Amino acid sequence: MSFIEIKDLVKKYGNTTAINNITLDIDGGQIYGILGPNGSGKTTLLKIISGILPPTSGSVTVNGINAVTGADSIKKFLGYIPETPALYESLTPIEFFNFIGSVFNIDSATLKERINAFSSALEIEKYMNEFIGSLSFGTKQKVAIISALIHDPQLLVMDEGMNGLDPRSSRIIKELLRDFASKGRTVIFSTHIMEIAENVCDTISILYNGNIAGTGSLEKLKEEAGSNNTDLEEIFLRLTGDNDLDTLLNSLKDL
Ligand SMILES: Nc1ncnc2c1ncn2[C@@H]1O[C@H](COP(=O)(O)OP(=O)(O)OP(=O)(O)O)[C@@H](O)[C@H]1O
Repeated sequence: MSFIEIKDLVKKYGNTTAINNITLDIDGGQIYGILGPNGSGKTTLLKIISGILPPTSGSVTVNGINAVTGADSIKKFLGYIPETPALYESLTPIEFFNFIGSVFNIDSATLKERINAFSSALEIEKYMNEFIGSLSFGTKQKVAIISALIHDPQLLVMDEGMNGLDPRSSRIIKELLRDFASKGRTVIFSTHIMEIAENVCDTISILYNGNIAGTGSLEKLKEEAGSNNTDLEEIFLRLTGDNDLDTLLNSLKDL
C-alpha cells in the first residue's frame, strides 16, 4: 500500500474539469512535487488529498484513510500550507505558534522545544516578538511553515510554498524539508517553477490540463521524454506535447 493512493479522481467546478481522471500512488518518506502551469489543477489536487475539498468522483486515501470520510483523522497528521497562508497579522510569531499549539493540545514543554528548534533552524528568532504583519514575505512564509510543522505531522502539503523566496531562505527550507523526509515523513508541494521541482523533489508528477503527463524521478521522466537533456523544461514540453512554446513558457515562468 502506498502512503497516498489516488484512484480515478475527477473534480469538476460546474462545466470546468479541474482534475480529469487521475490515478496515482505516492510513496511515503520523500519530497514529491506536483509541477504544472497555472490552472493545471495543482491546488485542487492538493486540497482533495488534504481532505479540504471533496472530489466529484474517484477516491483518495492517505495512510489508508479515505480523504472524504476520514478528513478529521487526516487533519491530525497533516500540515497544510495554502497558496496564500492566512496568518494573524496582529499576532507575533510566538503568539501564533502558541495558539496553534493550543489547538493541537501540545504540552507546553514539547511546544517550547519545537518552537525553539524550528525558529532557530529557519533563522527567525529575532522576529519572534514582532507583529507578523510587519514581516517580510519570506519570513511570513517561514512562520507559515513552522505553524504547519508544530504538531509534528506525518504529511506536509505545501501549495506553491517555495515560490518567491530568496536563495538563502529557499535553501534553508529545502534543508528542513529534506530533514523532515529523511525521518520517514512525506512532503508534497506544488510549483509552476521548474528549477524548484528539479532541485528539491525526489519524485515529480507533471500535471497538465487536469491530467498527469508524466511521473517519476527526473531521470525517469527524461527517459520517457526520450530526451538526453536534463532540462526539466524540455522534458515538460515533450511529455505534454505542447508546441506552443511562447505561450507555455510564459505561463511557466515566474512573471
Ligand atoms: N472554486 C472554483 N470555481 C470554479 N473554477 C475553479 C475553482 N477553483 C479552481 N477552478 C478552476 O479549476 C482549474 C484548476 O485550478 P487550480 O487552482 O486547481 O489550478 P492550479 O494549477 O493550482 O493553478 P495556479 O497555479 O494558478 O494556482 C482552473 O481552470 C481554475 O480556473
